[in-house]
Amino acid sequence: MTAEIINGKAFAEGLRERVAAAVPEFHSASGRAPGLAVVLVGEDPASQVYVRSKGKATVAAGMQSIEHRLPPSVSQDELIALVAALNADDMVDGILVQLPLPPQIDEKAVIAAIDPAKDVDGFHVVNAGRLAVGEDALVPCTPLGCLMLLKDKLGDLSGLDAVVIGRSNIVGKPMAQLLIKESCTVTVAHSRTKDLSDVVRRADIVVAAVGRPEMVRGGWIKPGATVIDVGINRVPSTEPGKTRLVGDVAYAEAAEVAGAITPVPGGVGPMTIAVLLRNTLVAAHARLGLAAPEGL
Ligand SMILES: Nc1nc2c(c(=O)[nH]1)N[C@@H](CN(C=O)c1ccc(C(=O)N[C@@H](CCC(=O)O)C(=O)O)cc1)CN2
Repeated sequence: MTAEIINGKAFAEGLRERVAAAVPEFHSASGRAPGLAVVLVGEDPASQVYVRSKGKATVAAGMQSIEHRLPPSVSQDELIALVAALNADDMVDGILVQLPLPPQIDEKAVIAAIDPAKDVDGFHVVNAGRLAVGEDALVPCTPLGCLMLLKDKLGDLSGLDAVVIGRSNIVGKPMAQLLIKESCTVTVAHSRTKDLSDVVRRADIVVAAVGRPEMVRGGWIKPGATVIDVGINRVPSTEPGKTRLVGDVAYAEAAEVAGAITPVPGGVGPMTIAVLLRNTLVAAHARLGLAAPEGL
């Protein structure tokens, strides 16, 4: 079997267009554009690229982008004071603090300082709790993007066996919650899971989010399964001095067995920013007591 390639880049472009198409209605109702504030601390090269892309995508969708760049030496109190100012700013509907943060800053304390109504990353415990009990929540962008790709490919997910490899608060745990909500039978596997290959082999849906290059082998995949690869790992390329991106799944092997698979790059990655725009528009509507736009 050769798997169908799930084109996350194309799906993400469509979502971004749908968000952009819904912005004018919000503008008419509120007299302003939805606003997204992104805070970057330090000079991590990858984070700089992601923050620049977020700003560009926000503007392209007709929203207001507010960018704050803080030096790597900034204190936790200074960062939390900025978050408090953004919480109080009525023009700001979404707040995102780009991760990772420098070591002197406690990520949890910063996330806890964000108003849950503006937490477009969906990382605040209030949003994590709401998701866990099945209430309306702002949901982390990457797992929500994975779910959108799965539903687009498979339709109804109920009754399917899903394995999520990785138990991070940002991807693994919310992914499991979303799949439970879709009535999947969900196993969360991690570094201590015994016989991981056997666990994966039982799954109709495999979501790999461990951050270990090509750890999931083709022989672990059940024939016809749908494989969602969240990993973005930079490894040395065969050309000296160059690197290339690989996922957490050995793509060529897995594509021989799976029914459908996301590539890296061009699979899950582009969904993260598209869903961020979607969450910002949803948060903007909710803050004004407006119903969320349909089809997002
Ligand atoms: N506050 C947050 N910090 C971080 C998040 C997040 O969701 N919120 N996620 C990641 C980084 N990230 C967005 O911030 C992100 C990662 C990857 C991509 C993407 O489009 N990847 C491309 C490949 C890009 C490349 O060539 O390097 C792909 O997979 O096709 C977008 C956004 C950590 N921090």
